[in-house]
Amino acid sequence: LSTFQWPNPLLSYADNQLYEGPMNLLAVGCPRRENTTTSAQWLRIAYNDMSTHDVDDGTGGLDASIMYELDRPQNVGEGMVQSLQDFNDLGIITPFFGMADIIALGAVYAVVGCGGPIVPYSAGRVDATVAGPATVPEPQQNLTTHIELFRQQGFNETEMIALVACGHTLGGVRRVDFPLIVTDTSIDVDTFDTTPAFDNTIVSQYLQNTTQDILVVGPNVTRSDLRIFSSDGNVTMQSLLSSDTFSDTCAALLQRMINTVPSTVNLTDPIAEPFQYVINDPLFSYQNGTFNMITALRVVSPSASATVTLLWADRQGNSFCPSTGCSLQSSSDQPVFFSVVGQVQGLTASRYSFNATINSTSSISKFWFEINNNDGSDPIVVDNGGSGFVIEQDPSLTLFVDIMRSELILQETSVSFNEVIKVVVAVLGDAASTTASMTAFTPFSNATVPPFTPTTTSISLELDETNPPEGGFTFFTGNVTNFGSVTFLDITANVGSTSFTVDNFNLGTASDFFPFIQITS
Ligand code: HEM
Repeated sequence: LSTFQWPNPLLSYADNQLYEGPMNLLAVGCPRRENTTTSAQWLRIAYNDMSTHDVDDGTGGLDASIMYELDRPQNVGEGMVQSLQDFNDLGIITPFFGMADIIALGAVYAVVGCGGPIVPYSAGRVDATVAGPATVPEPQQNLTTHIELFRQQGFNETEMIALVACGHTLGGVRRVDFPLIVTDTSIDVDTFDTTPAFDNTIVSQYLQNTTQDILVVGPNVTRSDLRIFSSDGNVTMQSLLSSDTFSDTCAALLQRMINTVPSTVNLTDPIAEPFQYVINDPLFSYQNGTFNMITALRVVSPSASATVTLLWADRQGNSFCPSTGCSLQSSSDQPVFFSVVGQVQGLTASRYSFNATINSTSSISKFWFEINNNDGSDPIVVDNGGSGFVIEQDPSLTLFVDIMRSELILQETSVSFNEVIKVVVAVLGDAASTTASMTAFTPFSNATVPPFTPTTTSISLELDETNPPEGGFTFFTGNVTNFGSVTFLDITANVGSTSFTVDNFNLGTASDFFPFIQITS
């Protein structure tokens, strides 16, 4: 398995969405939706969004510009809007992982969820803010036009044939949207082949002349699949009769498809398997001369007898161990529920949790782990490639969301209940010369139709009366009222003329650790 160098917020978020994310629930088992499948809709939107790419000038590609292109005939279909609605409702957009990354992730889940191969996933796409060119192929266009459109997208003729087969193994053509193609009024969605699965039935039925693909056997002008599939005398289609070849070819082409992005965009290395070890970003609280640090380590395929120890070095970076200790065994371990992507790889994992008490004077400069399999073998040291997981005093212990002082508050009256997150921010500095502010990121768009774009709002931070200054820290507080919808915070503190910032603090994850307060009136 591959190793992960912390910190890398984009890569760890991508791993998390791929192996533990909520998208799994919508894709696992290839669920049906209105005579097609959710997966078919997700795969089609990924292709249509990518279709704006132009290899000649490096513009366009999978950039979520589809959100601004839905009024075009080439993008008709309820599946487009439904897919974007799915992605918006998941609430997984972050300041660094936008709709384009989610459309690409949707394609990966779509394929594997319907029994297809794992398409290695990379993140880092950039969302467009305007429409791209109208370059999605349409069924009534001739072969020459299609060859040229695929060339512009970066695919040669053989690749075009295979990519269309890989796409049209899922779903079909909707009569309401294409009444001139689907003329049989008893059919809502005319599926391309007889199986909803991601398999090569589309190929075998075409070669056996038993295909029901309406873009092969339908009205002459719109037989685009026939023109494409037969364009090389069926040589490519013959090769795809081997299900291994079909699977490998589709995985490679679909990976290229979702990685087709403007030339200015840099994607992460592909994630083909979960990282062997990933940590939960450490969270802190300060009280009575001690820091509490909460973190966790996910271990893929741990030994059943394994025990995991957290160790840390003090502020000076040496091994001076205060009487309060500098190592700790995990307080609990939980099996990780892997998504279908991890399950088909036959992998399991556990997450080992830690809540360390750290003397605030000697403090902490880095931490690492030891995994002891308790079988006589040497412990495995997980130290982030040798450097340890480094905690910089500034900003990590100068400005942080204090997770024990923050609160999840449920206010209940006889007629309503209201949930509020009280965020408490600790700043190393005296109250007289310190100010703080934060902005909150909400992934959910209130729009009823695309484009769905996230919003940010400013939330003022005031001196917290209930948490008076202590140990050099001043505490500020602000309320997040739209509970559950704010997922990330950017926080700034000014101490005298020095400015500290914490960007992309994951409030969604951290608030799981906030004390829960119920107020009934
Ligand atoms: C010349 C190229 C292509 C043409 C003309 C074409 C045309 C179409 C049309 C007209 C539909 C029906 C859409 C609807 O009724 O909602 C469709 C569906 C679909 N297409 Fe294509 N397509 C092409 C290439 C591709 C490629 C390369 C992929 C992906 C790799 C793809 C994936 C899909 C999928 C998954 C569906 C089913 C959608 C659903 O059931 O909701 N298509 N295509």
